[in-house]
Amino acid sequence: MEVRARAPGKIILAGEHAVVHGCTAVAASIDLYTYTSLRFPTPSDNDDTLKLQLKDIGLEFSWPVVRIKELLPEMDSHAISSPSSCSFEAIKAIAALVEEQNIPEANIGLASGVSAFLWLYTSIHGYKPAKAIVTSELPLGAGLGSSAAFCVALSAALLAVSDFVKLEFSHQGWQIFGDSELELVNKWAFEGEKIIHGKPSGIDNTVSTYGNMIKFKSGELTCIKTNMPLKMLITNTKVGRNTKALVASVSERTMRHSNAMSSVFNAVDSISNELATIIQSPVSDDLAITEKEEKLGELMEMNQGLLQCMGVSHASIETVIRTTLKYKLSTKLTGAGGGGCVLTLLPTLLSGAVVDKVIAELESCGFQCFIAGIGGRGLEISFSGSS
Ligand SMILES: Nc1ncnc2c1ncn2[C@@H]1O[C@H](COP(=O)(O)OP(=O)(O)OP(=O)(O)O)[C@@H](O)[C@H]1O
Ligand SMILES: C[C@@](O)(CCO)CC(=O)[O-]
Ligand SMILES: [Mg+2]
Repeated sequence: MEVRARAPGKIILAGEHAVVHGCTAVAASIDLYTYTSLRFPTPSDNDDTLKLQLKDIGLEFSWPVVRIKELLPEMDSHAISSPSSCSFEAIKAIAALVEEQNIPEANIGLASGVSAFLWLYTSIHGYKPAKAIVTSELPLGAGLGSSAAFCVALSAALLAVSDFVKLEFSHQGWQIFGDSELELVNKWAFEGEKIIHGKPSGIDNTVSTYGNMIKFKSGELTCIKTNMPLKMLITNTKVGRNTKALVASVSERTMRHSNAMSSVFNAVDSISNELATIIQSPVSDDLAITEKEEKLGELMEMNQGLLQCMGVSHASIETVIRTTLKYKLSTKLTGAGGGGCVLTLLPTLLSGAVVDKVIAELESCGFQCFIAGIGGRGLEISFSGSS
């Protein structure tokens, strides 16, 4: 039997970083997914290993189950329903298991993802042999929530074969979890994100689990309903960065300048709330849409200015901003910043010829542009083979 889960990436329209400090942010899922499949050997396969294959990267890791048992303490199976954080001892044991795999230096950023895999696998599924295969349509470590999509898809596939979830194994095609199961997936994925991000707000795993467009503050989500046709150009600057380090750098700046930074965070909170209100209010005609788009563009520019104050912009991001400004288009970074992906609002009445010109100019700088569907489905599960 094989179980597959897919979880979407996301864009943050407003509020990244400030959301880690208790402020409001607005995010939407995008139609680019991370897929995890789990296959279990039969006794005749005589295979007592846990394998993780990262297909697009061309890497495979493998641990004898006895080696994992030797280093990691056995989990209490009741703990599945109440996700727990990885203890200091478990972190150390997992670090040793990851180190034994000799991850190539060029891919060393994957170590945190592999650690999250080991924690989620052993916590939810125990010490049984299996092969997990992961593929992703998302650029890794580029601000589109690849770490959260990975944790959500993995937690979901593991929970789908646990006793805590009742699903129809014979059902063909993608199916969705019920509310309580989604909540459990989201909580486990958050624990995985902690291993990768250090101090995540939970917005990325929440929007990946539930999909749609959400407003998020202090762990609470509100679904945003909109009939506004929102189109964003996503530009990947291809400058590598790491969310954990960027989140930590904002926290350090907050400790050095607590009053100034709290004003910055409050301003972001107001921007996110205003942006959510604009997106949610009904649109009647083209003029109304254009007026709203102008306000949204202005709020994105203001948010970008405040992200620069937090120290998470980058020369490559500034180049995208300058380039799109020539066409009177508004741009802000999305996700943790420091490089990665940038959003440019494409107004409804903007001609296709102008969009093509902007893309050509950005791509001539070595960036990669694409337009993704916004606010679609969240996590989904499918089964194949006999049980
Ligand atoms: N498909 C995947 N397979 C294995 N590890 C992954 C995968 N996707 C993400 N990761 C892990 O997550 C890390 C990237 O996470 P990071 O939070 O820095 O970026 P992001 O999630 O893409 O961006 P943001 O957090 O700003 O939205 C990778 O270095 C890797 O450790
Ligand atoms: C930078 C950040 O705000 C968003 C990353 O997509 C981190 C988080 O909320 O966990
Ligand atoms: Mg991330």
